[in-house]
Amino acid sequence: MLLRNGHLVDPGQAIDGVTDIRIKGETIAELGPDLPAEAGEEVVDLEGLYVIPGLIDLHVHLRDPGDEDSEDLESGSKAAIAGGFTTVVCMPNTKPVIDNVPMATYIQEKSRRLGYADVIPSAAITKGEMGKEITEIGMLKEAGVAAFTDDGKTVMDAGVLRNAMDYGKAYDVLFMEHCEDPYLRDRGVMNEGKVATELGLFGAPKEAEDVIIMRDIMLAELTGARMHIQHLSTARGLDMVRQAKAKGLPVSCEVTPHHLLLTEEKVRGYNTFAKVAPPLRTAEDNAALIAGLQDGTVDCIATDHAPHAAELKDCEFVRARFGISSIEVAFPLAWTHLVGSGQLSLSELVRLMSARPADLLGLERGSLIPGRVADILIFDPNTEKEVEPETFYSKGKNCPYEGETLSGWPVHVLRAGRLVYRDGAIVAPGAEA
Ligand SMILES: NC(=O)N[C@@H](CC(=O)O)C(=O)O
Ligand SMILES: [Zn+2]
Ligand SMILES: [Zn+2]
Repeated sequence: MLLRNGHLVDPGQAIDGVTDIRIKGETIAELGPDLPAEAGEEVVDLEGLYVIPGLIDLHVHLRDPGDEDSEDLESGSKAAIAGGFTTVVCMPNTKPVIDNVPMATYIQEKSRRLGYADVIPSAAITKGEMGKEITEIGMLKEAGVAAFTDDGKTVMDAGVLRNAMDYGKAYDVLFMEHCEDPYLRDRGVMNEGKVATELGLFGAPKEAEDVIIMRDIMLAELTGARMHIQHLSTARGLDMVRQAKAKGLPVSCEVTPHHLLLTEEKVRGYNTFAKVAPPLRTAEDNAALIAGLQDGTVDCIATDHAPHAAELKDCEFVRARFGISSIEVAFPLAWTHLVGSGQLSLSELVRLMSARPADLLGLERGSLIPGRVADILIFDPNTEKEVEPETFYSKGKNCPYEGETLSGWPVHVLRAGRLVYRDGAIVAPGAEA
C-alpha cells in the first residue's frame, strides 16, 4: 500500500512535512517524496490530512470478562481504533480480576482473534486486588504482561507493595498505581471544596491522592523499581513527580484529558458523567498539569477510558459509578484544546500519546521508522464535528463532552499494515476491498 501526500509528524525521526509512505505486509517499507507506485499496490491519497504513529493508551477499562454490559473486548478494541489508538493497556479490575496467566492469555488471544487494536493486559499487583498476597509477577511478565496495577484501588499496605516492587524489579516491569488513600477520601464523591459544600456532597481532599504519590515515590527510591503514577490530578502531586525526576528516580506519570480540561464545576447539576476517581479538581490544577505536559514532567496522556452501562450512571449521584468514557474523543479533545490553543505542538502530542507510552512498555512502536510495524493514525485537522456518544463504538455513553464541537477526528487507522478504520468507519477483518 502506498500512502500519498499526507503530512507526517514523527518526533522519533524528526520529520514534520509532506511525505509518501510505503507499507509492505505489516511494516513500514519506505518513506520519501513522490514514491512511484509499484505493480499491484493500493494507493491512498491523504492530501490535507496528518499522519502520525498510532496512539498508545496505557490506561483503559474494557470490562471483559464480567461486565460486558458496560464494554467487552470487541466493542472496546473497536472504540480504541476509532479513537486512533492502535495499542491499549487494559486494566485488571475485571470480574474475575486479571491476576494469573490464563486470564492474561484470554485477553491476548481474544483481542488478537478480533483483529482491531493490540490489547495488552496489565495484571494486578495483589491477588484479586485484595491488597494482601502478591501475584506471580515473573510468570506474568513472561506471558507478555508488562505492567502491574491494582487500579481502582491503591495497594494500601506499603510492606506488600515494597515486596512486590523488590520482586518485580528483577523483571523490569512497570508498576502503576491508582493513588487515593480510601481512609482520607472517606465518603468523598467529588473534590473537597466550595462546590461540594454547595451541592451538599462529601468531598475528597487532594491530600488523599498526594500522600500516596509521596509514599510511592519513596518506594521507587527504596526498591529501585519503576513506579508510574496513574491519572495524576493535583498540582502538588505533579510537583512531587517533578522533584523525583530531578533526583533521577524511576518515576513516571500520566494525566487524563478530563483532569487537563474539566473542573469540579462540571459536577454541578449532580452530573454523574463528571463523577470520576480521582475527582475533577480546579482550574489551577488544570493549568499546572498543562505546564507539566510542556516541561516533560508528564510522560503521557492516558484516557482512563471507563465505560459504564447506562443504569450505572442514570441514578442518584452518590450511587453512580466513577468513570468517564473517552477513548473515542481523547485525541480530538487534545488536538482542539491543547494543540489548537497553541499550548502544545503536534510533535509534543505524539510524544505524549504514542512515543513515550511505547518506551514505558518497552515496545518498538511510537515512530514510523522503516522496518517498524505500520501502526498509523491519519486524521483531519480541520473538519469540525460534534461529540455524539450515541454513535460511539464503545458501549459506554457516559461522556461529559457530549455536544462539544471538536476537530482532529481520525479518518483512517492502520494496525500492523491493515486498514482497520477507513473513511471514519471500522473495517472488519477480511472485509477489505
Ligand atoms: N477512574 C474511575 O473513575 N473508574 C475506574 C477505576 C479507576 O480508574 O480507578 C473504573 O474502573 O471505572
Ligand atoms: Zn484508577
Ligand atoms: Zn482506571
